[in-house]
Amino acid sequence: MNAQRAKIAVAELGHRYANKVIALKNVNLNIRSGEFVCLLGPSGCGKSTLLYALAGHVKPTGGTVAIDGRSISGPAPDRLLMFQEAALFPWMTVLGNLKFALAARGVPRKEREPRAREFIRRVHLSGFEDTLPHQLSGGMKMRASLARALAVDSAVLLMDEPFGSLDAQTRVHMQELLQSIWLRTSKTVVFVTHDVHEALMLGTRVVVMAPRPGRIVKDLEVHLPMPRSAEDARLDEMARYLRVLMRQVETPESTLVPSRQRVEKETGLQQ
Ligand SMILES: Nc1ncnc2c1ncn2[C@@H]1O[C@H](COP(=O)(O)OP(=O)(O)OP(=O)(O)O)[C@@H](O)[C@H]1O
Repeated sequence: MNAQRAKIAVAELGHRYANKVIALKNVNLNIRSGEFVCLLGPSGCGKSTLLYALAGHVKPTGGTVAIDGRSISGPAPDRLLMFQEAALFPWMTVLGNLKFALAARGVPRKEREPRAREFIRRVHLSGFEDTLPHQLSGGMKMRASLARALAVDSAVLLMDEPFGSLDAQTRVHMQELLQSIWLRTSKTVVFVTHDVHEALMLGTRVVVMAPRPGRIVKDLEVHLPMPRSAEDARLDEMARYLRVLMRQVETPESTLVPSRQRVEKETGLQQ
């Protein structure tokens, strides 16, 4: 796909933090409108840095990010960043949190409440409109956060391991919920995860990154129908492939150094 037709076009992106860590190097990525792209990779490979550069919160030291063909220069309402923490205002009810976000986006006063209630319903939190965040479970807080993200209706959702802190069962429910809502909207999603299975259950595309320096090593289209089944043999096969790739990028030395040299290096002994 060429960059002009991409919803998100990342060209030769590089980022070097003040401590000289090269978090991103020569990253090129074009994302079509409506794609669900999972950024997968071990800790420290630059997934969050790339996501924050797309959000406009990190100003890259090289290259460009364009949305709809226009270079970005900072955060804007067309992109919404969502984190692992639900980040709800603790003194506001669920409804209050959504209405506040809608007000901040300039939604007219009389539209705020019906829209907030509609999205609370979509994430199955009806009945908890007047509840304060501390009275909700972790999964419910995340659903409220998802409702808020969807209600403000940004064209691009940028999600940084949003379900990383949830227990396994709640995580599966959240994945199903996000996917069912995504299937009904035309949102473009970029979703950061460490988890191969999560990436394959959700992504129309899985982009694998490697560390030191942070870069893209594989861009895999996932042509499996949705909703996906964890038992699908093709998904299993892709998961095996991606796990091997992940192991390789986590320990690049071990794949590059011949075994005898590796033994010598690890034991300090000459054979
Ligand atoms: N604010 C910062 N200042 C200096 N170095 C940073 C900063 N943020 C990240 N880094 C470094 O940049 C590299 C990429 O970090 P980043 O958080 O983007 O990776 P990641 O793949 O998202 O990791 P994780 O999965 O652990 O969140 C790492 O080496 C990290 O230590």
